[in-house]
Amino acid sequence: MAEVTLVDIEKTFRDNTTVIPNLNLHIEEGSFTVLVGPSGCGKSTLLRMIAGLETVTRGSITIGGRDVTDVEASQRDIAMVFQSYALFPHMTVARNIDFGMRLAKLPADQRQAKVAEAARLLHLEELLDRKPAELSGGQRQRVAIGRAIVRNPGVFLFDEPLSNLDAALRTKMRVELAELHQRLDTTMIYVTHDQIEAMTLADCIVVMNAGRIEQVGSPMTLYQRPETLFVAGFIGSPKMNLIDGLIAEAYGATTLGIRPEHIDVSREHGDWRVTVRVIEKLGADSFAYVDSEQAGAMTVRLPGDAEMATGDTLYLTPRPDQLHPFDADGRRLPDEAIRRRLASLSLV
Ligand SMILES: Nc1ncnc2c1ncn2[C@@H]1O[C@H](COP(=O)(O)OP(=O)(O)OP(=O)(O)O)[C@@H](O)[C@H]1O
Repeated sequence: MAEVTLVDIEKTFRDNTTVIPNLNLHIEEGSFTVLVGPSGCGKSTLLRMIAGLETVTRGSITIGGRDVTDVEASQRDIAMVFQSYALFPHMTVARNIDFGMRLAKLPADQRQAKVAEAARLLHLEELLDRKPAELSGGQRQRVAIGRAIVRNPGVFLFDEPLSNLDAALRTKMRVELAELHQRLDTTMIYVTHDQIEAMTLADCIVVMNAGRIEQVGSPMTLYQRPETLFVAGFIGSPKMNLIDGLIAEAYGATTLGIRPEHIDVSREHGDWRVTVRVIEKLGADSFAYVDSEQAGAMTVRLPGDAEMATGDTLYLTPRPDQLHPFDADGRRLPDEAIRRRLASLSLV
C-alpha cells in the first residue's frame, strides 16, 4: 500500500503539443481515486506517467515516499490493468496469472499458492484450465486483474478496464472491483470517462479538463458543491440545469445551476411557467424535459407514477438552498452572495 504524489508535472509530446501544462496531485494511501474527464483531457497520459510507460517532461513522481520519476516501470511497485486485457491467448488462465511470477523465478509452491488465492478472490477457480478465447469479457478482465494481484503491488492502476463490457456486466464488475478494494485495502488509481463509474467506485474523484485539474473531492462533495461550471455540468446524470441571463443575474451570477431533483413542481403555481416537451419514464423516477420563457430548456425529476403528458403546463420552483451560482469565468460564487439575494427576496 502506497501514496502517490505528483509535483509540477508537465507533459509535452515530441510534436510539441503540451497535454498537461502543470499538475499537482496527492493520492492518499489506500484510497480508490478515480481520474475522470472528457476524451482527450489527459487522463490516460497521467496514468501512464505514474506507471512509467510515459516519461514526464518536467516535475516529479513519488510512490510510497520514493522518487520514481526516472525509475523503470517494472521497478515502481505498481501493476496496471488495461482496457484490452492483454492476455496471452495460447496460455491457460492459471498460466496467464502465473506468468509474471515465473519470469521473476519465484519458487513453484509460492506461485501456486498465489494463483489459488487470486482465483479465489476473483471467482476464477473453475476456469483455471481454460484459454482466454473460452472466457467471457468479464472473465477475461478478471484474469487480467488476477495477474496484477499476484504481484502484490503498492498501487494498482486501471485504464478504463470495463469499457469493453456490456452494460449489465459493467455493473457487476463495478461491484466486484469495489469489494476487491475493500479486501485488498491497496491504493487504486482508476481512469474512466464514465461519471457513474467514478461516482460509485471512488472515495476520491479527480475531475480533469484539458490537462488541468478542475476539482478533487469525494463523490458527494463534487455533486453537492461543484467549484466550477465544468464540474457542475460533468458530474450528475441527468445533467444539472444551467440557466443564464436575467434569472442568474438576479442572483448576482452569470450562470445559475439547479439539479433536476431540486425543483418543486406544481400544476397551479410556482416561479417559472413551463411546457412539457418530453416525458421519460424510468420506473422509480420520471424525467420531464420542459421549456420555459424565463429559464429556457430544463430537466425536472418527478415521481415514477406522475401523471403527465407532452404539452402540459407546469409551474417550477427551485429550492433556494440548492442553487449553484457561477461567475463569468465559471467559478463558484461564495454562498453569501446567494444568501444575500435570498434575504432580499425574503425567501430565507
Ligand atoms: N504519443 C502522443 N503524441 C502526441 N499526442 C499524444 C500522444 N498520446 C496522446 N496524445 C494526445 O494527448 C491528449 C490526451 O490523451 P489521453 O489519451 O491522455 O486522453 P484521455 O483523457 O485518456 O482520453 P480518452 O478518454 O479518449 O482515452 C490527446 O489530445 C491525445 O491526442
